[in-house]
Amino acid sequence: MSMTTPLYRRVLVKISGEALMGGAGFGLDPATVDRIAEEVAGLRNEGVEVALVVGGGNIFRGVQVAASGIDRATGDYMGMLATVMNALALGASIERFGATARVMSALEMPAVCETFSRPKALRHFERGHVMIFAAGTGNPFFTTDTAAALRAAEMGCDALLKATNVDGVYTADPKKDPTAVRYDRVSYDEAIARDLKVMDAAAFALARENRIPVIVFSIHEPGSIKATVMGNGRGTLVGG
Ligand SMILES: Nc1ncnc2c1ncn2[C@@H]1O[C@H](COP(=O)(O)OP(=O)(O)OP(=O)(O)O)[C@@H](O)[C@H]1O
Ligand SMILES: O=c1ccn([C@@H]2O[C@H](COP(=O)(O)O)[C@@H](O)[C@H]2O)c(=O)[nH]1
Repeated sequence: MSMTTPLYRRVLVKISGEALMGGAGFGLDPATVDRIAEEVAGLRNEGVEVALVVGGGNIFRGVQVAASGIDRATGDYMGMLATVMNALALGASIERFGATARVMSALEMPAVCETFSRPKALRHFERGHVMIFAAGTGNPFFTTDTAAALRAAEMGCDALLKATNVDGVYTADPKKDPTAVRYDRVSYDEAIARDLKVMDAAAFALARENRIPVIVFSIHEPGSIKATVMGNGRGTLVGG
């Protein structure tokens, strides 16, 4: 255990699906999955309770599937299934790094993993397992960001950490607008009013309603998850 005390005791980390493909254009890059899993397993040694929600953008996104002629809801179910694959990969890797992990899916698939149940998830937490919540909210037309805010509220998490492809929240999408300026801190109200699309408005609204601080930071910077939990991170804080 390190000498500094973690800023947060129970966190929900939203892991970008897209980031899991590393340098490839699709799917999972084992080295990237292992790097993230090792960091998450390390948080358990700091006494931090960790839950993960993982996206599916490295495999399927409903809107993209819909563009190829499949109806949107079916595309969204495909996206949710993609998140289950990512969750299984992360869970297996976390266990290789010495922590125990339990995958719970919002869609029933008992041969594959447990179905989400809040009381059971809380019990797993108490026993020290890393929780991985798969299949988003279980409903089409939602995102894993909203699932992350929902599970963070249900599990009584102190913070929602969005580990993503950018190093914070900007005045506009920095990948599209080179003049975008990065915030160190921004209020929920401003993030929603300015439609800052780093997370969807439903996710920001749930976080605001439950007073859960959201920290947006780069998953590509090694050690960034731990640094954020310890309060030394370089992300943007979205709060009240
Ligand atoms: N105002 C903004 N500030 C920062 N990033 C923004 C903003 N608006 C849009 N973005 C984009 O949001 C992206 C992060 O959200 P996105 O939902 O696409 O990814 P994710 O949730 O990390 O991944 P996945 O959907 O694969 O799980 C960034 O890569 C960035 O390009
Ligand atoms: O509650 C949910 C969560 C996700 N989806 C679908 O899955 C994909 C992948 O999730 P990302 O948040 O984009 O990483 C998403 O595009 C949706 O199609 C969902 O339907 N419901």
